[in-house]
Amino acid sequence: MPESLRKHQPSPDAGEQKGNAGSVTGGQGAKIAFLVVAGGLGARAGDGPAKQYRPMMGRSLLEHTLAALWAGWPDAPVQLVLPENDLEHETVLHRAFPSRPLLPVAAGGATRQDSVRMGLEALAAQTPPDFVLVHDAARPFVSGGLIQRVVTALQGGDFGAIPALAVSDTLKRGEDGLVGATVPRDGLYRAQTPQGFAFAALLAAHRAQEGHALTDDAAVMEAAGHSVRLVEGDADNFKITYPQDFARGEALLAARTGDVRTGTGFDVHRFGPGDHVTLCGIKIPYSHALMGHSDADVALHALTDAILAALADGDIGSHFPPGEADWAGMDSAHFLRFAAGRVAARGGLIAHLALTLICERPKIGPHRASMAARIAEIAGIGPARVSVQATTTEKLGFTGRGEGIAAQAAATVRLPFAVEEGGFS
Ligand SMILES: Nc1ccn([C@@H]2O[C@H](COP(=O)(O)OP(=O)(O)OP(=O)(O)O)[C@@H](O)[C@H]2O)c(=O)n1
Ligand SMILES: C[C@](O)(CO)[C@H](O)COP(=O)(O)O
Repeated sequence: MPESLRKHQPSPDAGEQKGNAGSVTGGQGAKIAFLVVAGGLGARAGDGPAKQYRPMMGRSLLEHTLAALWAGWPDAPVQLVLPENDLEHETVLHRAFPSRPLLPVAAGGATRQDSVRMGLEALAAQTPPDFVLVHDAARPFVSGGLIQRVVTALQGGDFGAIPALAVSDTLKRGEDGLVGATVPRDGLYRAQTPQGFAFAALLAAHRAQEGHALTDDAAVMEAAGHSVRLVEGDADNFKITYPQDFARGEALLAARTGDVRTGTGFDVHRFGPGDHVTLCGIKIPYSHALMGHSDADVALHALTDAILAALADGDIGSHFPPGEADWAGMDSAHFLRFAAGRVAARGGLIAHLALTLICERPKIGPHRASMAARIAEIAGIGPARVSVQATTTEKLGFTGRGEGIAAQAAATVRLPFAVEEGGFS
């Protein structure tokens, strides 16, 4: 039997030899890693930042894609490839996914093929898996079921497997704006990602095919003489390529997260001795400090409670009991990030955060924009989705007497409908 047609048998200890600590097993002992290519310019998507950084419903395309991969495979290491001049974006992703196994990013190349090869070399140098699933950062709607179909084919012994959709339109070859010919569509498929391969075979194929201008990894394997299996793709797993694809993506996200919930939060902290207050994660010079077990950031506490309320998921005190030494003096960004992470873990999105600070002093107006920007950064949403307002109580009550600051917040959260919660019944 030619080597190219022989089925792949992952060696029971493959990877262990080179310290395969990061990979998860895909069953039958084989270890799996994702290689996500985000090294392109996104030229066809129009002006602005490269498409992988552009927001869809307040979250970047790249973050949507990583969240979708990790939703079904939370322990699978991801080797990410970023544009060479933008490697520092890695820190943004570590903040957005603090508990996920993101390997040190690799720099991409001039073409997708170059970027994949550079990602494979990075994986080979640190955590070579048995199977690698190469995925476009520009396909944020990848589903767990589709990934499983690819993995199942690899577990069955295939060297490579790709999701694909049979072409359903009649195909024409164009010639100078006219139909030159009608092309039979029988046996034609549209290739998607993630494309899964035996790692060593794909690495060898990419090394051998460098510079051959191949647009997907199956083509690289085919050129190297390997057979690649077709598994069922998914129409929703389309690639964001043109400007109008963002609108299609947002419509799909809206349909998938139609369970819209609101929550409110309220908090108060008293003034004590000190020379600044911390509000919305920003230090503001003042004649007093706010007293509390943590950094007493009354604003971030109210926002954290609002999000937890929208999730019906307890409150800040139930997750971070005030008596516990761990939270003494804590930066309250940690609490808000935690609440935002609970939304993401349920496949949801934070649609809006609204905050009202209630105090006579310090004056909030000069800090309003930087406060909103910091809240947005911590929560991982766009700044246009955060509102910061302030009011006094006309010198009435404890805030009017300058004894402390109160904050109230509202959060709007979009979640997927969860069957086990009984829908609206
Ligand atoms: N040099 C490149 C080119 C592409 N990609 C990645 O490959 C995926 C699919 O490519 P495509 O949709 O063509 O992205 P771009 O090359 O960025 O788009 P364009 O061709 O419109 O510039 C994207 O996630 C893209 O970031 C990459 O990592 N390195
Ligand atoms: C890999 C791919 O997404 C499969 O459809 C596609 O080949 C990428 O092609 P592009 O030329 O980079 O858009």
